[in-house]
Amino acid sequence: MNKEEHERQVEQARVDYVMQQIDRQIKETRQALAAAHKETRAVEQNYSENASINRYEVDDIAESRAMIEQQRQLVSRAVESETILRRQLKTLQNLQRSPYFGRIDIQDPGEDQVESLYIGTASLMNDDKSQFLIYDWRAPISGVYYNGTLGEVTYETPNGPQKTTLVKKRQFTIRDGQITNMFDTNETVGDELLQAALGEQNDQYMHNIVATIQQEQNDIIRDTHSDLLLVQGVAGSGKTSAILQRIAYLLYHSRTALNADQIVLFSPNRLFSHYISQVLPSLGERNMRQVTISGFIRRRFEGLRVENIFERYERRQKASQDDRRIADYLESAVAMKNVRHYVAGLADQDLQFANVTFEGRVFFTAEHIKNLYMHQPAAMRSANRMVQLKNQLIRELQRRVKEEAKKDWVAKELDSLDRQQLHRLYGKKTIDDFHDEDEQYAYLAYRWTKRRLRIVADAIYNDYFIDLYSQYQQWLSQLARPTKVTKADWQGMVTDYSDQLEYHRLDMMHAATLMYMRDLLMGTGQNHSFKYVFIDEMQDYSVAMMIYLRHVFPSAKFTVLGDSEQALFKPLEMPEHLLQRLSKTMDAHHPNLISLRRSYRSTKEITDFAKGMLPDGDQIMSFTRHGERPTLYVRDSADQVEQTLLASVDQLSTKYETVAVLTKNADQAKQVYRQLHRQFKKVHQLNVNDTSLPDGILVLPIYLAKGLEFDAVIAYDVSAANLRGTDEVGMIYTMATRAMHDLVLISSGPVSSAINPTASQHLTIEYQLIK
Ligand SMILES: Nc1ncnc2c1ncn2[C@@H]1O[C@H](COP(=O)(O)OP(=O)(O)OP(=O)(O)O)[C@@H](O)[C@H]1O
Repeated sequence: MNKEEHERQVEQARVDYVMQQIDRQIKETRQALAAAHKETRAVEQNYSENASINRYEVDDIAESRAMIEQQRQLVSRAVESETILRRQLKTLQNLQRSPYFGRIDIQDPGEDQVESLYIGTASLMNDDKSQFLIYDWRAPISGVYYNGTLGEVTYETPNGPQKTTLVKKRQFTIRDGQITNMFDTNETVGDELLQAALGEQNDQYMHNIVATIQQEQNDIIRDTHSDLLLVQGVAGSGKTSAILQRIAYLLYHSRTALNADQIVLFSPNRLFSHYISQVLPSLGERNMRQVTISGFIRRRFEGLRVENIFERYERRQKASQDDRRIADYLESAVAMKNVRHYVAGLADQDLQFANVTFEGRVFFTAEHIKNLYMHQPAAMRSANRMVQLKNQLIRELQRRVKEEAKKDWVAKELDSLDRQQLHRLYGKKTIDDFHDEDEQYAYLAYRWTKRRLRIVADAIYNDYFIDLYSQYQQWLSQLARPTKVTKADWQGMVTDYSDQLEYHRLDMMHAATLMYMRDLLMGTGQNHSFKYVFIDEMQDYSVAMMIYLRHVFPSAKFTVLGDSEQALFKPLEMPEHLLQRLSKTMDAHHPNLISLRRSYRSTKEITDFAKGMLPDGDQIMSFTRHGERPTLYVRDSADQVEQTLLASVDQLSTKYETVAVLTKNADQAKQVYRQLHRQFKKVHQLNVNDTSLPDGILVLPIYLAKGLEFDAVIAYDVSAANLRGTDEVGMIYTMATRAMHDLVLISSGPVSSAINPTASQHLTIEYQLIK
């Protein structure tokens, strides 16, 4: 037996031993979980019985309250220990699939022994808890695995940097308890494993990458210092992967101070949320909160239909130069600054108060509210005056409830209540509790009126006494229009804004400034509980929106990811410049920029084509994984285009699980879908509201494919005529880089100039019709 084989046997024997340990611990944890579950059920039962007795019979006895509280704590402790066990079980099951992927041999200074440490997705100890069988990939020492080359290395620990000597680094692939691949390396993480990981077919969920994290990705993951971490990475460079591992890392290192609910990720679309949803659970962590920017805005404008970024994008494709300039201006840092100044300098008489109504009649007049406001000390900030005003209005409302209760409308409504409604209105009281009918009536009338007027209280809480939309219109009207925009076009925008409001609609370009104005005026809208905010695909966010998000999450550290080459909406910007600008607008004290230049997703052939389109494409390094050259079919009739589409889909779908046809917009996706679904069975057209990714043949507009990847992609209609008016390079680049293994481009007529001679060199171009 040669040395290599011997080593392998020794390693396999260790895997066998660790697998046995895992199996045993799984069994024990299962038993403990079953017992804990029983315990939870028992204490819950006890609690609910006692609590219900208490409510009806011994309501006021403090002693029993204390007992209930004690039992409530028992319940929550039982639930908690069950949750911990459940998590433990999940972690062990994850380890069972693949216990570890790395080994480092280190020799600490002054020691003559070399120590072997094994690294996996979670820590595992032996039975008597005397030894780590597996180290968590996030443990300080594991940093050596990702960062170090053989020799003396330094790694970060909570007590400062530590030195050690890295003697050996070994990588494994372990499937179902068997080592399928194993080798020693001096590289950070060898290409061989990465090759294997990247060569696999796509499925509907993203995988964790802990076994093959690259050095610069590791820097993103382990950065705990920056308050603004800007990651600029080319398509497929692992930005999304890196931040998900980063979240897992942060959760591991601040178990007590941070939980998943204090982290929010702004994701590009709902399909993406689904796509990444398994990464954290596969690392034994809970998912962070996720929201799309459209969802976030929607929640802040109840009753209004705010255009989403996709509609905005489609509208922008058709907009005139001037309209684009206006939108850019309203979404700029200058506009946000202007809002700040406007609110700070707003004179009392310019505040737009609104009537608060109840059932169509005016309950508080705007005039009255304004008067109350004017009587607040003028030296106070407007937001504080608003809080005082609200309190005053609520107090007035309480007085008015008593007055209103005596009115006829209340008597009438009480008369028409049925028995059940009346019964509920009595609350804890019964008829016997009243001395006479008058007292009883007064009680019921008061309660009924209070209930009915809750709507007024809500209006006060929700700031409806300020006519925000008129206020905003006033702001728009006093704003100096941008140079180059004609007066008529500017005026047109203001009119359009108010016309849209009539229909309860709002253009996206007003969203950030409007939300900002409301928050500054009313002193509301900020959320201090979030510690980390992640923004993916930041190139799709306006500067105004970034400033607004900073305002909303004042206590959070921001990690912002983007690739300006994939900007569907905006021109390119250099990363360093972007960092400078962002640091300033987002008020960052410790900004950091990490650039990722290596692209992992696509084959070398696809990446080479995609980077050929970019002026600074030579900065992108393709990962050496080979596949077919991408093909461009140029066709001159609609018939030929359709036939080519059908033939390509047919050919690719026999080879791959997922084939995506990516189009410029939703209309074209619909048209392609119509052509495909007659001939193919597993065809799905995806739209904004879809939340899951089936496999098969998918048809979707490019903006919904952001952040996603597919085995094969067909970029549908890359002709000059079709893409005119869009950022053609950004569009084709984004489409092409969604493909992992195969790429087909179809052009109906002359091809977009984005596919320049350099890019064309990497294509097989076919002008003939394929039969
Ligand atoms: N270190 C790695 N090991 C294994 N796979 C990796 C690694 N880094 C990236 N990948 C894979 O490369 C692909 C692209 O990664 P990811 O989606 O995170 O990139 P991205 O930069 O967010 O891409 P885009 O901006 O184009 O959406 C994914 O399939 C991911 O699993």
